[in-house]
Amino acid sequence: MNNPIVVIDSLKKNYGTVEALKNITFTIETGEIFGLLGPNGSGKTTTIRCLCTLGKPDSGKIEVKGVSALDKPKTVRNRLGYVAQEVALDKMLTGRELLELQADLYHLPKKAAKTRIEQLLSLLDLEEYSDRKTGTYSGGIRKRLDLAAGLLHQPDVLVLDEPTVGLDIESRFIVWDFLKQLKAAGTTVLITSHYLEEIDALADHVAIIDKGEVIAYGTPSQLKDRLGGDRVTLRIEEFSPINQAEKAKSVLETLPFVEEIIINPSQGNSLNLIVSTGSNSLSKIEQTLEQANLPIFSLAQSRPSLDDVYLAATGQTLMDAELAAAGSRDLKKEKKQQMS
Ligand SMILES: Nc1ncnc2c1ncn2[C@@H]1O[C@H](COP(=O)(O)OP(=O)(O)OP(=O)(O)O)[C@@H](O)[C@H]1O
Repeated sequence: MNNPIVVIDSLKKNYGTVEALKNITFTIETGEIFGLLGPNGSGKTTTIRCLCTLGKPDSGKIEVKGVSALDKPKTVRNRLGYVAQEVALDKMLTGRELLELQADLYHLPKKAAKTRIEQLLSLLDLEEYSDRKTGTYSGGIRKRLDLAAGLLHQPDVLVLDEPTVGLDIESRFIVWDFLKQLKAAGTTVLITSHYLEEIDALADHVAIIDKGEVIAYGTPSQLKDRLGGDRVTLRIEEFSPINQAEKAKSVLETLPFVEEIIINPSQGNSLNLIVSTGSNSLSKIEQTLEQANLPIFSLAQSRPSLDDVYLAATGQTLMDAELAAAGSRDLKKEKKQQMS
């Protein structure tokens, strides 16, 4: 690290008997987009609420530009812009009125606030909506207004909690583009997400957290390269009986290029294989299964993804971790709906 703007060291926090943060340590470089990735309930919101001085850790260190967030919360708060997951907007106010109110809360001088508001409305392409009541806004427009509000006082670090959750694809891309522009203009951005592709597309560095601990840290490429090998996903049937999956596993394990096989019960007992890079693995897998009289429903090879990083670190995919955390909520369906 050359020039860290945020230093978080050994953060711990309990809510009663729940250990929300067991040990969170990471640093954010000035001017980068930093991604905090983890399933629901892993501690992302608690971490950034502590950073933004909205919650106190039980122990640990938080510094922004060398200033302790615990000793000087006001100074730190001025350097941060926080955009929460759900912002309760006053539906009767127009977007412009809401920004004016927010500017007052930040004690911005009237003239400077007016210029800044116009600048942000233009930057976020919000001019045509600025005099409409926020109650009429779509999710994407509302999120752009939240971003404008978080940037009014020109913070050094913009902190965004799940900025694209629930947005359609087009609105997500607008937010992504805007964050890239912000970075180009020198603002540091901390973004939490449970969308792997979002972190992969945006983040310079990523910390993956799970159950209140950082389990992996690096650039997305470093994390993926560190894993090595290619990934093969195989389904014998759409939903294979476990004995069939076990049989496939035992015949495929004999192939010299196969490094590891995991059966994934939550994906219809699909087989996740790690194979040596460059091996002509798919045709050899097909041959081997044919000789063992096993059918193939689907077979695909890919480079490691951040999901593979998560799987390697925790033994389950991010989606499975979310399903476990959410109990009966149908997250797969929700995610599909959000992506469509
Ligand atoms: N106010 C609270 N009281 C009790 N437990 C809490 C409170 N806030 C969070 N928790 C618990 O602390 C853990 C971490 O929650 P946190 O909200 O930080 O996770 P998260 O990764 O941000 O998840 P999400 O994306 O769902 O917000 C979870 O087990 C959660 O249930």
